[in-house]
Amino acid sequence: MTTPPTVLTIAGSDSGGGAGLQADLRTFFACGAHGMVAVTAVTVQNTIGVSGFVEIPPDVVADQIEAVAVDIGIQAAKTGMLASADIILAVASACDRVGIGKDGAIPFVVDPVAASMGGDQLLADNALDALRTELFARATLVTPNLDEVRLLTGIDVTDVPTQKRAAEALYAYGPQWVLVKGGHMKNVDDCMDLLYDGDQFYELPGPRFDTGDTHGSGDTLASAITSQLARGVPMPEAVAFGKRFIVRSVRDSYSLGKGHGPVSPFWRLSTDEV
Ligand SMILES: Nc1ncnc2c1ncn2[C@@H]1O[C@H](COP(=O)(O)OP(=O)(O)O)[C@@H](O)[C@H]1O
Ligand SMILES: Cc1ncc(COP(=O)(O)O)c(N)n1
Repeated sequence: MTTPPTVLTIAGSDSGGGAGLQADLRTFFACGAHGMVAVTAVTVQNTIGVSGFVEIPPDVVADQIEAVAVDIGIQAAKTGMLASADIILAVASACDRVGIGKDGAIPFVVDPVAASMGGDQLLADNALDALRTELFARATLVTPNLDEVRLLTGIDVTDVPTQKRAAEALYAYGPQWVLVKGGHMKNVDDCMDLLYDGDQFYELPGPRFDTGDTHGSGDTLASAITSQLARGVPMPEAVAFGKRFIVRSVRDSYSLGKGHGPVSPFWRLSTDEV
């Protein structure tokens, strides 16, 4: 059998299995990629919220990245929860050593996870600067939601013009592409994500499903995009694929526990064959 593309997530564990590295891995697999993990933190989490987490020592995070790079090889990488400035610094220098990032050969998707969908903090307050200066400058693509946009730029996105202004402000931090996700714009009927390359805006419209079961939606979108970049698909097509992928995954989300259920990439695997 042909070896599938190899993709790495640098992310935290969600004990409830809805978001974090668990969402990333199942999306990679559903997209036909071989998923690998550099764990950054272990959260104590269920569908109701995050009650705590421990951080993995920064050098162990960096060692995980290097271990898979030297043996298996990495065709694209993404970040999720990074927890602290020290972990961000360790990730940035490991990425430089193995060639991850826009100046190396390996596409790098930075999902600037700051909090869970319930509002529990997943990134230290003093880590925002490191995220902007160390990771945005290395990113092939950054994928903030509107809360992260507000934290990173101070811009309150309420409509398409402010979404465009936010994309321009984020682009100034040095990524090659910016995707400002519109899922949190609850005052509109659709979910429009906006892609920007410093020159052109690409609007990615999509339906808004009336559900609270969207746990892991950002992770799933970024992982689907990363799996395409690993195959050498150009960014606009990779993001369009990711958008189609997340629409189907939100449509098939399921309820779980007493809080927010996860989106499901399993639609892509449905077959009667054993
Ligand atoms: N209720 C929904 N219906 C359809 N798509 C959604 C819904 N909520 C979020 N999405 C899509 O899921 C992706 C992630 O959304 P968003 O909520 O903005 O980010 P995050 O999950 O990081 O908070 C985006 O493509 C967004 O448009
Ligand atoms: C370990 C981990 N990583 C990321 C998220 C964000 O996902 P969401 O916004 O759906 O809560 C999370 N809750 N936990």
